[in-house]
Amino acid sequence: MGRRRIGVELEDYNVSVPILGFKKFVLAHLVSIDQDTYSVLQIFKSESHPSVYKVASGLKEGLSLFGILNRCRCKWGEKLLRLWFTRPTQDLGELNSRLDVIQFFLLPQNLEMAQTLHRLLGHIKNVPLILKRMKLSHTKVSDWQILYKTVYSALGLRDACRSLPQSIQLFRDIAQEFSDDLHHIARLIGKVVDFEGSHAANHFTVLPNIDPEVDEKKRRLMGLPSFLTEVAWKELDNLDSRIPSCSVIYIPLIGFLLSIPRLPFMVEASDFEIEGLDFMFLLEGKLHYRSAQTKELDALLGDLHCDIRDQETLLMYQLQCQVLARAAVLTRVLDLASRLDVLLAFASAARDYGYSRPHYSPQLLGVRIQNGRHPLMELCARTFVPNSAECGGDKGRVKVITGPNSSGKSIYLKQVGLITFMALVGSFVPAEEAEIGAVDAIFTRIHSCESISLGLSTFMIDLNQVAKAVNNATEQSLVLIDEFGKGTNTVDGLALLAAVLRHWLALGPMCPHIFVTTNFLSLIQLQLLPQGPLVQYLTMETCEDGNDLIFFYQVCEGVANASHASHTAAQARLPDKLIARGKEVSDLIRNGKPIKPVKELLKEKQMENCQTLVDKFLKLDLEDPNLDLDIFMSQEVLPAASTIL
Ligand SMILES: Nc1ncnc2c1ncn2[C@@H]1O[C@H](COP(=O)(O)OP(=O)(O)OP(=O)(O)O)[C@@H](O)[C@H]1O
Repeated sequence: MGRRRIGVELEDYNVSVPILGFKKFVLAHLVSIDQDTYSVLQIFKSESHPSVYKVASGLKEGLSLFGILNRCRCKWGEKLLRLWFTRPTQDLGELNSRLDVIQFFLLPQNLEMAQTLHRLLGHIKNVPLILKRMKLSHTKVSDWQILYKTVYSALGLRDACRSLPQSIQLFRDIAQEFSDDLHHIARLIGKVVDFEGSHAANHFTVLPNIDPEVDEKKRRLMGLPSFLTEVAWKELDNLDSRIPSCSVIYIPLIGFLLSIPRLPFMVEASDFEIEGLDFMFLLEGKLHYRSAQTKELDALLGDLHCDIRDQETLLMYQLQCQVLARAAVLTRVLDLASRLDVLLAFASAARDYGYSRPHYSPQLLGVRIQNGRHPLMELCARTFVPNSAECGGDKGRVKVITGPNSSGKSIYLKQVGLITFMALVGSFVPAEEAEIGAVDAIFTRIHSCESISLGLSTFMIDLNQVAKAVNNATEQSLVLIDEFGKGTNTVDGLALLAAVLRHWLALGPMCPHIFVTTNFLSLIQLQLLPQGPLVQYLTMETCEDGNDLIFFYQVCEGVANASHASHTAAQARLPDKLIARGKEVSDLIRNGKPIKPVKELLKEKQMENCQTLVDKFLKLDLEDPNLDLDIFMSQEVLPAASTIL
């Protein structure tokens, strides 16, 4: 605080930031989620901005949960949404108060009100910055206008909220806490600031009837041009007859001057002297003088322009002080308006995507989700198959999910994490029903592309993440592991995965809620996990139709019998020959038989090469006088030998 010099920016350097008190910020209700989880669950996703003009920030939000829920109208709403996302909570009072507001706006009869409030929120601007500028007396003309609009919109919000059920805390707070100070500020600004005049003059000007002295001076300033013409006529009578014209001008800070065109005979500086006049300067072909008349005008009218500005600045300062004295209400406006903004954004997303209200049961461990959906995938897939998830109770703590590649295991895993996360930030969730128990953390080990940026091997990242979960997860934590152990030798990877799961299972009732997907079918076939109620095996439903494999993306109890890797390979357009060979080898290994070399393939190629060489010999014209048999032998025959023999 000392280094940033908050609040003492203008003070001497030896004045330090005054510390007025200490407040405690308790992390008790916070749900811990690490950076990797935010990234793999696509809660946030920053992408580089395609516009070259955005090089400064350079980032924009990609397809992410934050991106689809962020329908905030004001910057402060967006900031608060980000804050809520970084601080999921277990505070049920807070979560339910958020959900109450969303539920209210989801009722069809309240849609119009939601739209009205949404519109008003668009005018709530960056008041703290303006207040900061006011404190430093750097207020700009546009600041007054923004403040005026913000205050009026806040009053609009207050009036609207007064007509809404006061049983909902946010409406009650807005109705009560948007006090009459707002009216006072709006009235003051509206009465004092001349917005049009300020814009035209590019500085703060006040409306008439605020200060009679300023009004009088402005009147005089307005009448000045015709008055000065009169004075100029009088001056011209006293001048040399060769001078055809003159004018009296007013320059702020310098005063009134007599301006005469430079005539051809006025060559040297000495030619500029005119009796009775004091030469001041030559500018753009005109000579400027002070005369007795202009001096009289100076004394009479003075620096009218500057006087008016000084007085208006003083009035602005007074206005600033009055606004700052009531600034507390503006801070409260921002707090409550941004909260309303976020909840309206949640309600709008919930309406569009068909989300439902989650229920919190602190006595329940784990989560129960009925027909849940992945909030991002459901927007991309033509038809999305909902799936339920239940952990804790008699449904076991460790879910081992197997299934062919691309059958939807990772999506299922992520959707459990995302629905839980959404419930913990107080949003409606993409599920028919969701019951969220006490969850103190979400740990994940799901692959992403970060290994390049981190400079760590994929396996090392895997291990770091799993170690974090093993060392920190409690019986209230949710752990999502997607194919851990793939990054190393199969046997070692499988052994590590089994060891980690056995460690957790040994904790009994203290075991976290774990969802783990794996392609290591040996984990089940070799019975590497202890049998018992803590483990439940799930698989993704599929059906074989000849060579085709049909995915139903439906989770059911059971174990996958094969990985169907060849099917996935065929979809990825790997050559048929390769796939067939892969299948052959895999069958041989599985049946414990030795792997034979691909003789047929080799022979086929050999035959092809021989045929090519024979063709070359047959095409050879021995009668051709240009034929050089040495070259033919060294360039055509010998290189082919290695592929034939
Ligand atoms: N519930 C669903 N409804 C509709 N489509 C789905 C569903 N789940 C997954 N998919 C589709 O299946 C694709 C593959 O899903 P996912 O990545 O979860 O498979 P996976 O089993 O984890 O594969 P791998 O084992 O290769 O990692 C998704 O990109 C999506 O298009």
